[in-house]
Amino acid sequence: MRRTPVDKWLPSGVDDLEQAAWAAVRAGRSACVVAGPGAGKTELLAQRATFLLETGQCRYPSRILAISFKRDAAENLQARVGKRCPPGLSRRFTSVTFDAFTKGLVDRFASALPARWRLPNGYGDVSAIDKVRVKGFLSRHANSPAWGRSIAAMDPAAFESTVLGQWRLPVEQSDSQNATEFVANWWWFDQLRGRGAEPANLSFTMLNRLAELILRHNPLILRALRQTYPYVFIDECQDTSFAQYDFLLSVFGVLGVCVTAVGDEKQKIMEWAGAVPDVFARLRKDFDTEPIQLLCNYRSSPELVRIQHVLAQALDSSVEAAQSRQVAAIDVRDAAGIWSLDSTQSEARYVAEHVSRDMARRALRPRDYGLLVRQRAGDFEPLLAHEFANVGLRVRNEAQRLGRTTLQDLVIEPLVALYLGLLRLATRKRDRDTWLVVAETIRHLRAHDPGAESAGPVLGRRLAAFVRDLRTHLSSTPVGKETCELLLTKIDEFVDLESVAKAFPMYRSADTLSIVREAMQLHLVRSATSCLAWVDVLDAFEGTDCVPLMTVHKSKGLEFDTMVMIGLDDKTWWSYTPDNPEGLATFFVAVSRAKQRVVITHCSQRGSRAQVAPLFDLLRRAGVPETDLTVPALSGR
Ligand SMILES: Nc1ncnc2c1ncn2[C@@H]1O[C@H](COP(=O)(O)OP(=O)(O)OP(=O)(O)O)[C@@H](O)[C@H]1O
Repeated sequence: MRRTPVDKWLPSGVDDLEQAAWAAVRAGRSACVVAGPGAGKTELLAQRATFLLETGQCRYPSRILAISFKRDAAENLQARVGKRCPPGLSRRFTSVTFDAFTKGLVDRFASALPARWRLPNGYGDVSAIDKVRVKGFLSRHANSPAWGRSIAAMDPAAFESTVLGQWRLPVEQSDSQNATEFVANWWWFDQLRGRGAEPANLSFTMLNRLAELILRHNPLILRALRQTYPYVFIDECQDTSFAQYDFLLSVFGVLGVCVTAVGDEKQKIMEWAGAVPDVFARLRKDFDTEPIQLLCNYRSSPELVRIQHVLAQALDSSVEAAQSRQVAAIDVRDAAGIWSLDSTQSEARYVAEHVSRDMARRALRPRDYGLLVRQRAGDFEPLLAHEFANVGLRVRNEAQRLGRTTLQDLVIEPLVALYLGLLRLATRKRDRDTWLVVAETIRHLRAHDPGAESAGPVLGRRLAAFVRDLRTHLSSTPVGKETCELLLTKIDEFVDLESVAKAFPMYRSADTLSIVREAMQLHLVRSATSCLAWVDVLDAFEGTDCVPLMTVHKSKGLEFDTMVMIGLDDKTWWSYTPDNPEGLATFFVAVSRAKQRVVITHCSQRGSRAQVAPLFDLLRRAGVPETDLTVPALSGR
């Protein structure tokens, strides 16, 4: 493939980049890009990957490793790079979550662990460490003569992130030098050795520590990894945990690896889960990163950027105002508002009626709206779904659990994209774009199967024959639970799940693939309820005509024309306290998801507004008007 000279390279998919973004894309050394919401941080990583691959700075066969914290962020970045550069190059871009990456290392190289840390019976389902269990464990050791008092003072909630997360596993057994080492040693002993013939009981933090140890203990594996990935990206670096930071430092904190980190301190909403407090300063010191600041906002209208700035200043008084690069599509007076209602039912009804009218007036789609809640989206779902149904719209709780995953995580899975693509091809004709994507994925799968035919024309004919077969099958099969299961089994046989596991790094550990396959079946069966035609089942599966409902945490990285935050009150925001910036950061994340309009509802039936008064004060200071809809005539009763 011909290389593009560095001075001739231009970004693709966007018209231009702001000047500082150009510097970050072309940077010849590690850089830390700090920028507010909508500044194009994710886009910048996609452009930098394209630049490095197209200009040959990242030389074949080296690859770029992009680490994100959430599955959807990792998939989003992979997809953006896929759109920006040709497949031959984008295949050398690996976008994974931190957890998947470290777990993958343990799964591949567990036998290279030092004897003391081996996993003779493997490990069971990976789950977060239960605080109650930690409490019991700490109290059992609180009578230790040497460290008892320090152990008794430990916070069980921070045990996993700060005690286990900060402790590098020693290669050899050694005496504990302090309370942290003492309890960490015992915890590991209990989970690894104290379980007899049972598999070890590990969390992702513990897998991270094992992965770090494998690499530190095996210089050949470490060298191979660094040679494979001379470029490492870290998205949303403000959410990096202690263990993750230490892993990065141990593995990639050397000359020869160029790290590009992007993030926004003001969107830091994972501190409760153990995010490193001063990650930007640490990166600067440990990785010698060049600091780069972006000042544009490509997402939100000028009025919304102005409002966001008032909130941003409350988080960081020195923050510079961003410049909106988005055109306002609605009257500035409608850009933001607080709606005050008296009952949850009138709230749901008013929001539903507003969305329905606005959608018709502005020719928008259901997915242009986002209904955000602080937490427990399932509690809000029934009433919202009911009132939206009354205006002919469907609400979908994106956070709903499907087996061992959630809907939001499921729908961005490459396996789901492949199955859905095949089903779409079987239900509609001449869908060239879907054909190209499916054909490329099948080609990629067959390339990992030594026994399979991978020549283009043969593959194309086989795919076409399978799609024809699937079409005949669908036209003669009624929609139902058993037929959904049968349909997926038919596709399993064609796709060959074994080659999926080989071709996609994220499916290398067997349980990931089975989690996705199981959830896909559950969701297909659920989508088939009350549908008569397969095409409607697929629409319901994708949720194309549904208004998404999710928690603020799950909305990170997403954007909507209109963001409606349901319920700003003391009950919904019970964990908010004015002295903890995380609550304000969460609020800031929600507000900054909107491109054109922000609506915040307060319902007196749900809760008062004493504790959350500072958030209302900020909105007032930003000039966001409040409308009292408790008057019957206004709330449409
Ligand atoms: N240079 C650009 N030109 C035009 N549009 C852009 C550019 N960069 C980003 N965008 C668009 O702006 C929006 C926000 O970009 P992106 O998601 O990369 O921002 P972000 O900084 O990662 O946001 P956040 O931190 O708020 O999630 C997206 O719709 C993206 O397509």
